[in-house]
Amino acid sequence: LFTLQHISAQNFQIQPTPQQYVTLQDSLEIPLQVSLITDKSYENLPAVSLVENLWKGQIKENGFPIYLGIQGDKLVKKYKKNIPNKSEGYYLSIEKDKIIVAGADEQGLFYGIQTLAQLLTLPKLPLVQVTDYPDLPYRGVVEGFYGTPWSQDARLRQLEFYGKNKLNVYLYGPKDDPYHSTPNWRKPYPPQEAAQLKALVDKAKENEVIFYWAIHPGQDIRWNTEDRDALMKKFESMYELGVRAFAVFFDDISGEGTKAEKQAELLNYLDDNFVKVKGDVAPLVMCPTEYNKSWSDVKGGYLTTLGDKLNKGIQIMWTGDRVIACIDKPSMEFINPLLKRKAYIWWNFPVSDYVRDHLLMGPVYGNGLDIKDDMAAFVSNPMERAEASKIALYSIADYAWNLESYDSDNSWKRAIQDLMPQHAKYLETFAAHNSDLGENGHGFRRDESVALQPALKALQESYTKEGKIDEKAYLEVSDACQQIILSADMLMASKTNRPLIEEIKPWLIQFKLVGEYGQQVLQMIQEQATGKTEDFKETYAHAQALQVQMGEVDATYNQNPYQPGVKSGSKCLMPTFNSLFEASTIRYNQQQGTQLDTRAEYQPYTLNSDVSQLALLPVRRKGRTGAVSSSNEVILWQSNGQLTLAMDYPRTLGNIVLDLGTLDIEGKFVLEVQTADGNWKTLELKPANNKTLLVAQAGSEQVVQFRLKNTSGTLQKVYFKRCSFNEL
Ligand SMILES: CCCCCN1[C@H](CO)[C@@H](O)[C@@H](O)[C@@H]1CC(=O)NC
Repeated sequence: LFTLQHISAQNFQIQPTPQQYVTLQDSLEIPLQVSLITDKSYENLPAVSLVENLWKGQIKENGFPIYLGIQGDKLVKKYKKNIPNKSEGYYLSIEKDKIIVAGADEQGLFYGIQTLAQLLTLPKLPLVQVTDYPDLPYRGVVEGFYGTPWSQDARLRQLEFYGKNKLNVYLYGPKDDPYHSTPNWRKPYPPQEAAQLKALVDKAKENEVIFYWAIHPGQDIRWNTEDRDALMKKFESMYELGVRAFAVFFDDISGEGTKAEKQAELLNYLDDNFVKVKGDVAPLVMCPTEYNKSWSDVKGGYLTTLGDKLNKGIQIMWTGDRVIACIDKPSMEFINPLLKRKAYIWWNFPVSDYVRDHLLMGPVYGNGLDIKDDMAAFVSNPMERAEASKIALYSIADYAWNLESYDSDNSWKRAIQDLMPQHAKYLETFAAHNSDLGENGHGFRRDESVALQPALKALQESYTKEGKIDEKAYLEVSDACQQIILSADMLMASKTNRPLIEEIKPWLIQFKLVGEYGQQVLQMIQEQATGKTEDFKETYAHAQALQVQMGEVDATYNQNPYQPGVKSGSKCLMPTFNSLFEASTIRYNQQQGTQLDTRAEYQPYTLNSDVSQLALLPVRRKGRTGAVSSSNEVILWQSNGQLTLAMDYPRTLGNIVLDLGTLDIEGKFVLEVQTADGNWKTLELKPANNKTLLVAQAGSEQVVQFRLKNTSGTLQKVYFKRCSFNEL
């Protein structure tokens, strides 16, 4: 019999490997019929229901015996010394003639069976004894992001996933749920939402997950008994729905609600008059307003006030040194003394509500492996795409169960295998190139295209510097492009895990185009380097056609108001392909004396102006909105001077918004559009508010270009604060 101590949430390091194991004679055929030997009082335990689900309908009197017990039962008394005395710990023994699962507590028993369930995916059961337990007492997810809250189905699937991966906490706190936050936090949920929440509470219980309902009152809370009682009343209504764990979030607020003394007073009141009175409610969790080091002013006393005044049993959340940051020993050594308790980590990954055009599908790495005794909890704030978040959540479960044994890359591969067993290779290809966030305000970045980086770099350097092709790198990148196209196609057509495919479909479409674009660019450098000038022109045109398509995908899907669009391969693949596109076109132009446009980024809008200070302003397209970069100078706009915005083909525009920083512009400038039939018509410039903003409706006809002209007869000194428009 092999014995294993403290394995991981999903990976039992059995040497030899589990697969090799089952060829050895000392393994056990998976029993087709089992009989459950357990204390009568356990029949409704999630652990028992789990065994019944594993052997659907095959639980018989004289089946293979499975003993289920909890420390203290006489049934497992003789295994007393094997059961770890750590909460949620378990002892699992698979023997020739019986299986024993003994939990330190109810959750441990459940987890022992989850490990058994994992072993049941092997062809045979290894004869093994496992003694296991988690490093951290609370491990899980806070649904705390901005954006579309998860759907009911997505949440039900999440809770099942948490049970399988030994995550034991789910904090319900979607910022955009109006009953969680201002203004309706005081109101009870309407019947339909209430019923859905009750179903979630039940599902959580089945999976030994503590369902925390969080409230976010800080933006408009008044520090008086009326609001305090309103909060108590809301908690009471959630308690009636079955909620037995509560949180109060004071993050991302301003004003009165940010006062530490008041927050502490309210929390202590809830603790003393609700949590302690009920007796069956988990410890309160609170999220402070200063929830990360970069936002905290230690001398200001906010954190120390909470640390000093908050009842000791109340947990205090923390996101680390910055809003988005990995957690390490120094971070914990900073915060724990101030809070006078172990911080309850809220890790802002894989949340992407500040980089909504990117998917974060890469490995979970960067958190300390030496901080298991410094954290009260580790919960992840995920993406609004629930299924796509599971790659990261799987590894967070792995990490939080056993920090020291955590191996980021191995875990990432197993997470992908777990999500799509039939298409793991393809999903791994996709995930490897869709992992970085792109430039963002928090400065948080991730690795991307790690395995392909050396070849991309070698190819780019050899060609851009000497115009030579590094053959080895060329072949590697060429193969990678094939793999990208194959992976995208196979995943889009997948019959398994459709919820995941539906979520990431826009990115799969984009990913395939990236692969095809890469192929054309490779051909361009090959043709240019070997002087195949005839073919180059068509390959160049094909690459441009793919740029247009990528631009259209980016302007069509995921059009949220923050970071609209669909970015794929944005850290390594696209920059390399664009650089090779430009370099080969420049070389081609030099060789052939041609003037092919070398810009790789597809631009449907072109600015022309005879006002010198405007002529070179860049035009940006973000989703379906086009905008000329604003200028901070005073613009000397000569009489009859004009600014023109031309479309690559006729497009239907919505509003054209202008702001020249001065009032009564409408009397001095004229805005006209030229429609597809060639006619010009003047648009009415309407002041949008009592300031200098002007809006014009472009009308339903397709527009080829629009132009703003100084018709005042004299030079105008204006500011160029805004010139934007949107496509319908
Ligand atoms: C103004 C900065 C807001 C930072 C907000 N972070 C997340 C990242 O975008 C967002 O999901 C929001 O819920 C969360 C707030 C937070 O980190 N609380 C501990």
